Parts: sequence; structure tokens; C-alpha cells
Amino acid sequence: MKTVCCSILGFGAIGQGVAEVLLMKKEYLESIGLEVKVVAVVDSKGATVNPKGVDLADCLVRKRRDRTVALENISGVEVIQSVAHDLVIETTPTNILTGGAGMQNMFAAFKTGKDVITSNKGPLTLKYKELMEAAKAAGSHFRFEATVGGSMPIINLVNEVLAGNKVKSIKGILNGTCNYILTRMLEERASYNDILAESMQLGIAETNPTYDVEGIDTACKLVILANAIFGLDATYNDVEVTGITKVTPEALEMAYEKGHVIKLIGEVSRERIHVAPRLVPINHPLAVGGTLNVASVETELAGEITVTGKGAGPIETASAILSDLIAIYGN
Ligand SMILES: NC(=O)C1=CN([C@@H]2O[C@H](COP(=O)(O)OP(=O)(O)OC[C@H]3O[C@@H](n4cnc5c(N)ncnc54)[C@H](O)[C@@H]3O)[C@@H](O)[C@H]2O)C=CC1
Ligand SMILES: N[C@@H](CC=O)C(=O)O
Ligand code: NA
Repeated sequence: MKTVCCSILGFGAIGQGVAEVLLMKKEYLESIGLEVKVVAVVDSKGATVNPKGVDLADCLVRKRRDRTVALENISGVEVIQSVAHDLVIETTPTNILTGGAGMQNMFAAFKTGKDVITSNKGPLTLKYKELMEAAKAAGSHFRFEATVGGSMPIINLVNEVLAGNKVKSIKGILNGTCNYILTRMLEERASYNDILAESMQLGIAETNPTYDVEGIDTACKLVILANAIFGLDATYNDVEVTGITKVTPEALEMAYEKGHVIKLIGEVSRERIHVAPRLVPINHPLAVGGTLNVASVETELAGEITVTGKGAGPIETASAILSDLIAIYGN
């Protein structure tokens, strides 16, 4: 049995989803020869640390009851530097101005030779190249399937399953919250503000939900695809960004009467990276609803390949993190 010691940095919707999935998948992981031992769980107020393994079920109970897991006043970087472990699971909030705690955590992890799996888009949007170089110099694994499309496979799908294909463009819906809002505004005439509040409760919206509705989150995901799949050196400033805040119920209804839905569509190619609300025919493969994401990948050898799946949500996103973990340590 191989033991993988890891920390979970950020214990909100996704960090808790990871804890739940590790508990749910304990026996399965053992059946493939992996014991995953979480030695630290960190949130904004501090951490629970135990080199012998923290009690994840207890962390979940305390987080929900006390709103924190903090038993000691120690930060993510301090945990990385002082607690022996192999893997950092980084799920702190996305911040596209500074990269936030995630930026420091990831560089500190590579500096100490640890592997990183993350759902955090900020650092990858701002310093993709530097992070890759730091991971390479440290000989560390760095995987981030959860950053784009949540559970929907896209980065690993293209780079691993479709290896050898040249990708011409990727186009689709990459934000579950906007898709949820647009779907429910049309189907139930629910109010924009109510659905946004519900999205926050469901754990699908960003910590700062303006990132969702202003198109910023989609733009970050396009930058990650541009870098990870197209090999560009793109940053946020390379994206033309329009969100959904000006889409009215009347516009949605008028479009529907003419056989269309309005969707927040992101598109990346070597020539252009952009996101904006667009009209999509009702029966088109990109016309998926609810929290679904969808991506049509135009490839050189295989033509168009379209994938869809839940783009947000704690357990769904943790599914992508689990697959990255197994990709690193399985076999
Ligand atoms: N919610 C979703 O469906 C998805 C979220 N993501 C990304 O995953 C990350 C986490 O998202 P959520 O869990 O939804 O956010 P959240 O707001 O629910 O949780 C963030 C957590 O990070 C903690 N935190 C804040 N500052 C910290 C610091 N300096 N050190 C340690 N912990 C700190 C908070 O206490 C909280 O526990 C974000 O980067 C987000 O963009 C990616 C895919 C899907
Ligand atoms: N807030 C994001 C979460 C996943 O990245 C979304 O709604 O898609
Ligand atoms: Na994904």
C-alpha cells in the first residue's frame, strides 16, 4: 500500500467536497493500493494539523458548526513548510488581481518539492509559465483539471486522451453559475438576484460572484486552456470579456420565441480569446442547461469532439481532483 500524505488548503465548498469524496472513496483507493492521509486542513482562520492524519469527518462537522476548522493559528504556507507531506490540494478562493493565498501556497509547495492539485484559477491565470517552471524545477506534479469545467474533463481529455491532435479551437459554456442563472430566468422566470443568491448557497458561485456574472471566471478558464492546450503565454489581459449582467428576461424570451437560447459562450484559438453572451439554436450541442458546462473541441485528426458535464459544485469538482490524484499516484 502506498501512503500519500496531503494537505487541503481552503476548506470551503470545494475543500469540503474533497474531504467528503476522500471519505467516500477510502475503500476504493485502498483497493488500488493507495492510502490517502490528510495531515492538515487549512481555512482562512487557521488549521487542524496532525501528522498521523486528521479526522476528516470531524473537520467537516466542526467547519459546519463553528464555520472554521482552526485549532491552531497556522497558515497554508506555514503548513507547507513545517509539516511533512507529498501533496498540496489547493482550493482557496480565486483572486485574479494578486493570485491570493493560492499563489503563495503553490510556489511554496514547489519550493519544498511537493505535488500540487488545484481548482484555483487565479495563480494559473496570472503566472502560468512561472508556475510550470517552478513545478518542473522541483520535479513536482502539477495538475488542475478542476480549474476548467469542474467535473467536465477538458484539460486532461485533450492533452492525454487526444494526445497528438492539434487543436484548432475550443468553444463552449465554462461557467455553471451563469448557465444556471440564464436557464432558470428563462424556464421559471426566476429573478436574477434570487438565483444568484441560491447559486452562492449551493456552493457553485465564486467566493466573489461578480467573477461569475461579469464573465471573469470564464475568461480565467479560457486563459488556462490557451496556456495548457494551445501552448500560448496568455494572461487575463488577452481576453475580450463581456458577462451576463445586461441579459434581461425579455431578451431571453424573445430569443426563445425565435428558436434560440442566450448562453455565455467562451472561445479560444491561437488568434483570439473572447467571452460574451451569444445566441445558440435550441437544438445545438452547446445549448445545455442548468449548471452544465459544455466544450466543443475542434481537432486536426478527429474533427469536432463535444463534452458536457457539471461545471460546478463541491462533489462534482472534487471528482476532477480525485482523478488528478489517481493520475499522479495510481499504478
Ligand atoms: N465552487 C465551485 O463549484 C468551483 C470552484 N472552483 C475554485 O475552487 C476554489 C474554491 O472554491 P469554493 O470552495 O467554492 O470557495 P469558498 O469561498 O466556498 O471556499 C474558500 C475557502 O478558502 C478559505 N480561505 C480563504 N483564504 C484563505 C487563506 N488565506 N488560507 C487558507 N484558506 C483560505 C476560506 O476560509 C474557505 O474555507 C476557488 O478558487 C474556485 O474558483 C473551481 C471549480 C468549481
Ligand atoms: N463559479 C464557477 C465554479 C467553477 O469553476 C462556475 O460557476 O462555473
Ligand atoms: Na474539468
